[in-house]
This record gives sequence, structure tokens and C-alpha cells, in this order.
Amino acid sequence: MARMSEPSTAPAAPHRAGFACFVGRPNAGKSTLTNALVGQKVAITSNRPQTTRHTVRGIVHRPEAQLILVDTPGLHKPRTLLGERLNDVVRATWAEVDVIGFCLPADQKIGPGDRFIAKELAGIKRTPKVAIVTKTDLVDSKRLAEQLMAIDALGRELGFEWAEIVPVSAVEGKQVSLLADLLVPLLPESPQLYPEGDLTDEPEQVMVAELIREAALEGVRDELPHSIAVVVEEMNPREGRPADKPLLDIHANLFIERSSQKGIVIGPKGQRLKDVGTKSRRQIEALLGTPVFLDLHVKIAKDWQRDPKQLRRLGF
Ligand SMILES: Nc1nc2c(ncn2[C@@H]2O[C@H](COP(=O)(O)OP(=O)(O)OP(=O)(O)O)[C@@H](O)[C@H]2O)c(=O)[nH]1
Repeated sequence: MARMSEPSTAPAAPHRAGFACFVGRPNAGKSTLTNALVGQKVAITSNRPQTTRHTVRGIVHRPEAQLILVDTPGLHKPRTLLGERLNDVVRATWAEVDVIGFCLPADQKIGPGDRFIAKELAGIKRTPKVAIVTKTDLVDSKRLAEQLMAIDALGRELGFEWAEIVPVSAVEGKQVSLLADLLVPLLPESPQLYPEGDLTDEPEQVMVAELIREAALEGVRDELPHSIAVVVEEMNPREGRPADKPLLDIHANLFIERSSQKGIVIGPKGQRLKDVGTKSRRQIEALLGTPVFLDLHVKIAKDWQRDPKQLRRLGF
């Protein structure tokens, strides 16, 4: 039966936009859920804990809302001063977002690691907290019901109430879009914060560019102290690769200021540039956890340091 479209007299719901971050102990399924929500691989997943080393954002675009997902590194029991500082960074991220999603795997009892995080969450009063039971495909409904009740009890025990408790399976795509539906009303009224079509703000590209720049500067820092800029133009998974043998194509330009610097960067018979490519490729592979094909070109952007337009293009 076709639905008649009638001119709407009700005022349009206000557009909402804001930030959400998923927290939870290692392996709770945060990255997989981010990818499922955004509908494209943006974060780094693996079955080893702690692969998410830096903030990765994915953006869910809807006509009425924009949900920006921030993936924070995990909070850990601090054993060192550095550990404490890192936790400060994590807490600062939590306090800045509009909603926090606390991921708890359905197939594991709430443990000390979860309690540690939940206690921290209790200290962040103003931000709404949504409990997300992940990996529901791994358990039966009885176990799921037990987990939902345990989570409800945990909130009460710590003196706060979950804005929502949502079971999802990112792998089966179950309730993933419902989760987005429930997160959106918790965001502030706001116009779009990112242009349509931006799936991530690509912090990975920035880090990749930085690794290439570091490798390119090695040994020539004195000759070319600040004259090298690197821009990652494209970063795409190679099509047609088997799932267990992915390859990431990265196209990057290495900008120098003058043609006289070209020889230094490229080296005799191109050997230096080759070494820079090999070295940075290894580091990029270690960072992203995937094999990489790196296509590196040297370009001249005349006096880019003095040209505001060029500087902006080069990401400064
Ligand atoms: N069966 C099932 N497995 C899942 C689901 N979501 C995640 N996993 C698996 O759980 C493991 C951890 O998932 P990640 O998304 O990397 O977990 P994370 O919380 O981001 O982990 P860290 O980066 O270590 O903090 C991976 O092996 C995923 O494939 C799910 O919905 N169902």
C-alpha cells in the first residue's frame, strides 16, 4: 500500500549534531561498532587488545542529524606516571563529548575492568551515558537478559542511571541503526559540523603523512630543516583483494620548496626516496595493522612556507 505524502504542517524537528565516544575494556567491540555505524571501515580492528592507539572518528550522516564518533584509547589501571597522564587524556575526551557509549560484551560477565571504567563514568555527571551490550550474537536470550539486568544494577550501585541500555550485534548488523536512533536525541541542537560525505576527518592520514615526513627528513634535517611537507592524497583499500589479504593503497606527495632540493630528497639514482618509502611504509603498516602499497611523489610547491594558500593546502 502506497503512503500518501501530505504537506507537513508540523514544524520540522531541529537538526542535531554532536560527538559520541565508545568506551569499554579492550576487545569490547568498540571499533567494530564504529565501523558498523558508519558503514565503512574507519577504525582499526583486530582480535588483539589495544589496537586503537589514537582517536579515530567516523561520522553518521542523517537528514536530521550528524553523529560524530570518537574512538578513544582505553582507560587502564595506571601503574606509571605516563599511564596516569594517558588516563587524564581519556577522561578529558569523555568530558568533552555529548554522549558516552559504554560497551560491554554480552558473552562476558561484568568484571573488574568494566567496574573500573563504570566508576570513572559515574564521576562524569553531566554527560548522558548509554550502556551498549555488544556481541549479542554470541549469547542466547537468557544470558542477554541477565547481562541487561546486571548493567542496570551496576548503574544504580554507582549512583547514576543509564540514558539507555541497548543490545547490539555489530557483526550481524542487529540494532545498530536503532542505536543511532537512540543516540541522536541525546545530541545538542546544532547545524551540521562536517560537510556531507565526510566519513572520517582522517586523523590516520595526518599520522601517515607525519611518518613519511619524518623518514624523509632523516639525515637531511640540516640541509632541509623545515622545507618538507607531506600530503596524503588518497588512502583506499585495493579492490578485488581476498578478505584475508588486504592491501591499502596510499598516494602521497612530498612537497619541497625549490627544484634544487629535489636531488637531496630523491638521492643518487632515486635510492634515497626509495629508502624513505620502504622505511615509512613499514611504520605505516605497523600503525594501521595492514599491508600497504605506498606511492610517493616529489613535487615542488614554490616557497610554500611563505604562501598562506599553499600552507593551508599542506595542512598547516
Ligand atoms: N561475534 C561478534 N564478534 C564481535 C562483534 N563486535 C566485535 N567482535 C569481535 O570482537 C573483537 C574485538 O573487537 P574490536 O572492535 O576490535 O574491539 P575494541 O573494543 O575496539 O578493542 P580495542 O581496540 O582493543 O579497545 C574482534 O575480534 C571482533 O571481530 C559482534 O557484534 N559479534
